[in-house]
Amino acid sequence: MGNRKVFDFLTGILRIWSSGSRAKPKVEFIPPNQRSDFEGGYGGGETTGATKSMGGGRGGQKRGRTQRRHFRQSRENVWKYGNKKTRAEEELAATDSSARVDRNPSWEPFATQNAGFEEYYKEQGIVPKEEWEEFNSLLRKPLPAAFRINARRAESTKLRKNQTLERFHEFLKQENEVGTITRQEAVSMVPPLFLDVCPDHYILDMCAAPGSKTFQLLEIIHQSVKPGLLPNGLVIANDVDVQRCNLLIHQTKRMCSANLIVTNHEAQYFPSCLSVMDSPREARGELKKEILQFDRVLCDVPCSGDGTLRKAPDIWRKWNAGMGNGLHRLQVEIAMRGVSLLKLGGRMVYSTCSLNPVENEAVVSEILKRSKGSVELLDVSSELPELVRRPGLMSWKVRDKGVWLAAYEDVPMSRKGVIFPSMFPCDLSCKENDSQFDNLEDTSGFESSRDEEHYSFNPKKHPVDVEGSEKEDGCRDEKGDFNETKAKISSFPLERCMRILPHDQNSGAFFIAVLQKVSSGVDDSTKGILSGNRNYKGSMSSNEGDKQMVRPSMDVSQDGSIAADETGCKLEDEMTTKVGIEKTNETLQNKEKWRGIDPVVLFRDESMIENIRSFYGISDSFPMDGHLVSRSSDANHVKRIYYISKSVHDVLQLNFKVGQKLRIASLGLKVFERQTSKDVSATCPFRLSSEGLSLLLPYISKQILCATLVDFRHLLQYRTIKFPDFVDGDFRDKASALMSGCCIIALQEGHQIPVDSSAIAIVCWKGKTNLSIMVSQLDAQELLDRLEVRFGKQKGSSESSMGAEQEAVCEEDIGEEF
Ligand SMILES: C[S@@+](CC[C@H](N)C(=O)[O-])C[C@H]1O[C@@H](n2cnc3c(N)ncnc32)[C@H](O)[C@@H]1O
Repeated sequence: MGNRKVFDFLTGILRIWSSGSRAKPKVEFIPPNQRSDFEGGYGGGETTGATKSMGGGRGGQKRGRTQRRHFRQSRENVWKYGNKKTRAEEELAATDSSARVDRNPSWEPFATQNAGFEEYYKEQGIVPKEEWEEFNSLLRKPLPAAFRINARRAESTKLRKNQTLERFHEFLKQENEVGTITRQEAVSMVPPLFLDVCPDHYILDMCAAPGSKTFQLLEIIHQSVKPGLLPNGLVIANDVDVQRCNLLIHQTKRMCSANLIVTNHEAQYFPSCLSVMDSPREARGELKKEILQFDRVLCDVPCSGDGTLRKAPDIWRKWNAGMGNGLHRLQVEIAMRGVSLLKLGGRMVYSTCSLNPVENEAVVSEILKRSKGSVELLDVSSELPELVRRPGLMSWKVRDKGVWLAAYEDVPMSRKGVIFPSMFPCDLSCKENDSQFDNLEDTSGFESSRDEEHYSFNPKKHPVDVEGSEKEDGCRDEKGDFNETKAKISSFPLERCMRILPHDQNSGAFFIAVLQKVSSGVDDSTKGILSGNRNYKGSMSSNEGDKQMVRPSMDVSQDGSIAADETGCKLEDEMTTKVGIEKTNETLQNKEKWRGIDPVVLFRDESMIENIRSFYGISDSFPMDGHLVSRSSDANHVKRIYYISKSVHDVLQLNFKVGQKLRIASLGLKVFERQTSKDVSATCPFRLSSEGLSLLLPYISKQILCATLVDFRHLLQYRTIKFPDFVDGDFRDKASALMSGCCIIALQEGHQIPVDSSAIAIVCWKGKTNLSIMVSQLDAQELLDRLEVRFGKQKGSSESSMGAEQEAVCEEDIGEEF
């Protein structure tokens, strides 16, 4: 495949080739360790630049950099210290002057060989033999940079029209900062596209950090609703890692969405929220049931990440077959939990950035087996036809301690604690209950593939049990000895899975399977678990678990509703009878449960809400009641107020009813912050937050002014301007007549108020004699740069609305947009 500058096999993906001989665009290739966009394994996912809304946010940049630094530091710098020497080599070099220790901190080549990797994937038949060289050599080439354009933002149309690559790099960086474009590996954008998302959907992103796919999902649910309105759906983005959750929160802030909840759970134990109300007002004798289930579930699980070798070349050195084996069990558990949280008819995408069938087809096979027909693996070959993909494997083997295993029967007793039946293809001989994960040793650590001590493998012991296998080879053990055992062929239609290979479209590798829940009664990997019970060892098979599930424990929430404390969706769907109520002291429970997490409290201070509404002239058509939350139970000390969509509100209410099972790290969109100014003349104690501006703008009629481009630029440059110093006389008068306190200055053609949500606007402070911006210096500079990129220096034709003085003062400021 030749080099191309722009690659858009998916609508909305702009891709810039950084490798290639001709017409190299001005986009520098950033070594992977210096980027924050590594995805894969435990450190997976892309990140993008700092999170800021147009007007910037105080301290936002600082926080972002710290988080990104932390993220980077957790990864080894293989570029800087490529071919890293062992301690012994270092010592030798230090004593032997003839030995050269290259301390050059600049780029060095690094190891891109791993015999085990090559042997493994050749044996698995991951690519046809004749393609191996092409596949293998491309894995050693840097990955082209890719960006996704956010169709929701007005700037995105201009992006496509932009004919010049001049200052392109700067331009991309800035647009990335504000969320117009997102740097993300092209193949990583594919799983959300197969989710077939609508704005009304409730979506669960089970392993979401650092949030590139969450961002994409938010884009999709927001893009088809009118500006200023919110979609009916929501995204719950979950990740187990607190620090990565923070990164996720930071990344998704750029989307400025009120339809997002970020939770912090082990995905395999993601809590059920089921409330059963026995209210006389309801139909007599019937229970009103509310349950949190999802139309769409994205299960982008932790994986070995060998599909990201091109951007994370340190994997070459670390890779061994044990990595995939060690993650299989967790992947199945997470996926099964995802299935159980899926609505009937709902879609789930299971994806990894790994090539390994043990992490991919084997997991999908186990989902199908355990769900006993209630989940279907969809044939999506007609969806996204531009995407080149390979069918899933029907047959594979497991490698453990340097030995190839074709069937579970080959596994010696001593290894049955780490190698499970579910890792092998499931043919018609598979028994239902042969994948027992409970009471097994923890295998999550990566292990060496060299240790053969557990095996005295007899290849003749297990005859070929499948006819018609396409594989010509049998298995070879570590010593290269040939054994004739052939892998089974799966009885599930795993060819419907998709494997994206790097050499098909010069990308990274990805695996995707699209599943649909076609009937209820799905078995749940976490059955028997009380929600949030982290001590439970997930059982994949116990029928005992089923029986236990029929008797969920119930607790009573403060408002008297009943919370069923269970997780099985089978039970949830089938439960029609009343269950005994045990009273519990829920407040005490919750204090214990979510220690360290601020409570989520509905902000219902009516006089304060009225004060805010009247100070900013917020239209009654903007609903506030039930949409404002804080993270402080002390109403007098609320520092920040967040806006939540109705969908988020509904989930929150349900969460209250069930005893706050959801560990909510963040939710909604910050709209108001308690102002810290000592200016006592300010009558409203809450200022507007930059993040929430785009939502509120169309509804605000007071404390808002439109400035000319020149005055707007001056404000950003000088930060504080005395009223007489404004160029536009009309603006000068109106600004000095504002009430003291927070105000908004916007740029909009025609200067009409209210302005629309796409207008550029910043939060300012009106003092006695001047106007100051409430935007950090860095953010102000970035906004100035953006204005320059956006409006350029060319003379426009529609500058009339900006006022005559502007022309005289600053001719180059005339922008095409006005
Ligand atoms: C491949 S990354 C996800 C990338 C993400 N979907 C994106 O597009 O940015 C896998 C994530 O799973 C998280 N993770 C690992 N174990 C988990 C578990 N048991 N429950 C939830 N998340 C988990 C990791 O912290 C990591 O952020």
